[in-house]
Amino acid sequence: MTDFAPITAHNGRIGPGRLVLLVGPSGAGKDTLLGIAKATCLGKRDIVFARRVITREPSPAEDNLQSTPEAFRAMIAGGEFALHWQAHGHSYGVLRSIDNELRAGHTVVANVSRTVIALARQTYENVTVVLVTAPEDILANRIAARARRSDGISADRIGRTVGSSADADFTILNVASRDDHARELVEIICDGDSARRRVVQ
Ligand SMILES: Nc1ncnc2c1ncn2[C@@H]1O[C@H](COP(=O)(O)OP(=O)(O)OP(=O)(O)O)[C@@H](O)[C@H]1O
Ligand SMILES: O=P(O)(O)OC[C@H]1O[C@H](OP(=O)(O)O)[C@H](O)[C@@H]1O
Repeated sequence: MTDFAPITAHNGRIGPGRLVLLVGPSGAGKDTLLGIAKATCLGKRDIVFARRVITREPSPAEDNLQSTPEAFRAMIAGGEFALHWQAHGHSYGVLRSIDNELRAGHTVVANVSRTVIALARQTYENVTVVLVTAPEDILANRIAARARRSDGISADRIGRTVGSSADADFTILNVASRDDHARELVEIICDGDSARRRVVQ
């Protein structure tokens, strides 16, 4: 990561790099597709996959940094997050260092909450939102099969509705092969604006 840019945005939104935000309900497969896409993009120095700080333990499908609630609050107070949110009884944040990557013209890919889309669009010049989703029965089966200790009551996760699918530039209905859908995600990450607003399924 580079470290030459100021910490806060001054005149206007932060860019020119593209911020690709993966959003969608719990169990839809965001981390799964991100993991495959990250491996595919390995070696592309202009594409950065942001690690999240979360107040829960990491899981095999993701590469987050674990924090305590106290340390997380201190990081918010210190302005260390570009975006942060609460969900499922946990706190989540994407580090401010992504701003430098975007200023350097790189593409940054991050898994975030649907609740931060509006703020991200206000803060960043070039935002692409990718909704990863699946029907509720599939979400329920996947969350049950994943059996992640920190998931808590899975019905609460499935019942959580936030935002609208209209906020998304792309929708991946992740019901077929994960490799095929990850390829679609890589296309979106790499091709930028060439294919706007479509449903991939
Ligand atoms: N295309 C797919 N086909 C079958 N299973 C899948 C597919 N994509 C993901 N899964 C499985 O679904 C489960 C949930 O996926 P994952 O943890 O990536 O979801 P998520 O959207 O990141 O969820 P959360 O927001 O709760 O972290 C995992 O066990 C994963 O292996
Ligand atoms: O429902 P909304 O707010 O869109 O998403 C909230 C959060 O829920 C999931 O958390 P976890 O990784 O399963 O703990 C997502 O990764 C996201 O960060």
